[in-house]
Amino acid sequence: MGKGKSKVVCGYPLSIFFIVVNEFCERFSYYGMRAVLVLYFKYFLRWDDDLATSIYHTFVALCYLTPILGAIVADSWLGKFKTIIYLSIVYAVGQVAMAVSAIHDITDSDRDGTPDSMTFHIVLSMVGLFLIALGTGGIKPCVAAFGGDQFGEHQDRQRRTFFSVFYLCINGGSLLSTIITPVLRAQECGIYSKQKCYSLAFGVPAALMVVALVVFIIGSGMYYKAEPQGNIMLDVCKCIGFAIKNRYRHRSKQYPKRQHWMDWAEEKYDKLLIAQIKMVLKVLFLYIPLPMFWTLFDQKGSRWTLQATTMDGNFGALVIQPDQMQTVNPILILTLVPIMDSLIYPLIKKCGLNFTPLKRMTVGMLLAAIAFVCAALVQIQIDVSTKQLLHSSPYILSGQGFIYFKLTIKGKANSDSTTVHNTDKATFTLRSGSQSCEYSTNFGFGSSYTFFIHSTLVFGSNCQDSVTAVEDIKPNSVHMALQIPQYFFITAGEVMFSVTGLEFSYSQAPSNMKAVLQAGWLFTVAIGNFIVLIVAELAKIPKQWAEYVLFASLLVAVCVIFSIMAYFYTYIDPTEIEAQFKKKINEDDEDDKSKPGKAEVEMVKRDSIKCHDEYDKATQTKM
Ligand SMILES: CC(C)C[C@H](N)C(=O)N1CCC[C@H]1C(=O)O
Repeated sequence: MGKGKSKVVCGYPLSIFFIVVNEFCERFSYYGMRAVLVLYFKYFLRWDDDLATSIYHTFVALCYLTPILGAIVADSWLGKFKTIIYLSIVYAVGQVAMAVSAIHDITDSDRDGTPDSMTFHIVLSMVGLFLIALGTGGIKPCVAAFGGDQFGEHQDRQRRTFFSVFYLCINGGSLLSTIITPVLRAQECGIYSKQKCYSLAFGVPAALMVVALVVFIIGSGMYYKAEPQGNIMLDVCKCIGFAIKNRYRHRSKQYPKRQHWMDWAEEKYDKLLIAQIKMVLKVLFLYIPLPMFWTLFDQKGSRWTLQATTMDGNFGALVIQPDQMQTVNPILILTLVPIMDSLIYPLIKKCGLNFTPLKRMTVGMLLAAIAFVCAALVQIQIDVSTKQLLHSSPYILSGQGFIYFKLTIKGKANSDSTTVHNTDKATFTLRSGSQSCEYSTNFGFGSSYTFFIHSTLVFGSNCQDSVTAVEDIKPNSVHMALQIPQYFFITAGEVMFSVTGLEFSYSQAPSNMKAVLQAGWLFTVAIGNFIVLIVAELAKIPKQWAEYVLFASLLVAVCVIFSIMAYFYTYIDPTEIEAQFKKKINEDDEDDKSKPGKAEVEMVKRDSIKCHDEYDKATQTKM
């Protein structure tokens, strides 16, 4: 049985259907908007690459920092349900603000197709992004924890499946939106003049966020809504502060040691609260090495995409752009999560191996390290086949009656005069006044040519004989398909690390701090992002393959540390511990009523010993 008033379908509370659909729409909204954001900065707001990149990464990092705020509000004040509703409204307003900020007609009073007051568009879009960061980050830990809350005590298996489906929805939504919003952006729209349609590319994610909110509200009557238990975070901070102060005051050897430094708060604070803080601190301590995983993971969008630009994306009927390779990650998630859950994990269990969550996370980290070794091997291949400069054309041919122009081949068809985006045949028109002639040739992906046009060219005749194409840079010869193994390993790693981590954070959190621990988990993603930013600034390793190997080695080192920490971690059942504490407190209350006047100090001591016993009994399983 689930915990809410929800019907149960195939052992699952129906209420979680609304939660996973909400997550799907929300992730569509978030990743869809993110997919076109840098281009919006660059082409609509006319920012340079550096400013666009910095603001983009700051926004992403903010989205993974605000979960702390959302979690505190949810666990201490509003509860998860209300927090999700209120912050979803903030989020939707932010998305609408983005869509409106991208309507160039609003300030285009001279109707020339460009906004007249860029300040208006910049301010509105920054306000929009701030609201989105607050909304998406704020609700993220709450939605996952709220989903977990819907399951009863004996529904561990169902809850694990829920977190897998939840992850599938994240990636289903993001995959769909990263395909759709760039298409919407490429449309032309406008009242007075036609421009690239950023307003539509932001408008559809805004609409999806409204759908997410509506779906969540529809499920309202079915949810189990745990009530927040007062300002828990303030209590936690005060309790930790008191324990530290009290320990310091009793630092002399004459005072007997206590089992845990948090036990120094026993004189003033509830033992249940102390036990709950111990649970949270143990998990947070375990999180310390985790950002390194995300540091490697997040380089898909930077280093790996740059690597793809030096590769051949011609897949026959399909020409894949370097940044499109990133969609391999959500596609693989959609295939690997069901395979892991229904095949690999049960098989491992059948072999008699106890593949605990922390072991899974450790293996996930190792797989990510292997992914970077694969990336290094691909890089070595690229370096070996590195394009050599075949000619210094101008010097060889200058003064011989030629005019020349240079051309670089990037991908996809475009009529630009000096950059051709195609690997097939391209046709150029040479014009002089009203006269013209055409020249066509085949190009390879990533190649560069210098075209020499004979000064004897006669328009009207065939250009073909009057143009000489000289290959300066060879086409990319290493195929983008070679990146698939690295994507496979990083995604398999993500499934083991991230899906498990999400569930682990929920199952090991005390009931009143579920969202807080989810936020702690998301905080590791934020730190990972920051490390990428710092490394991008500082890394001065000349060989890219060596940098990949360095990251792989760092993750292996961190993984060893994590596995040692994990070995000493004992799994707990917070519900059981909390129930025992509550039972004992009730018993003591009864005792106190029957035996008034007992010495208080003695009682505190006895309680403390009992509580330790209960805590120890409930924390038995190792890594
Ligand atoms: C980058 C992909 C589109 C999404 C990724 N596989 C993923 O699910 N996540 C990356 C950070 C955590 C998680 C998410 O919640 O978005």
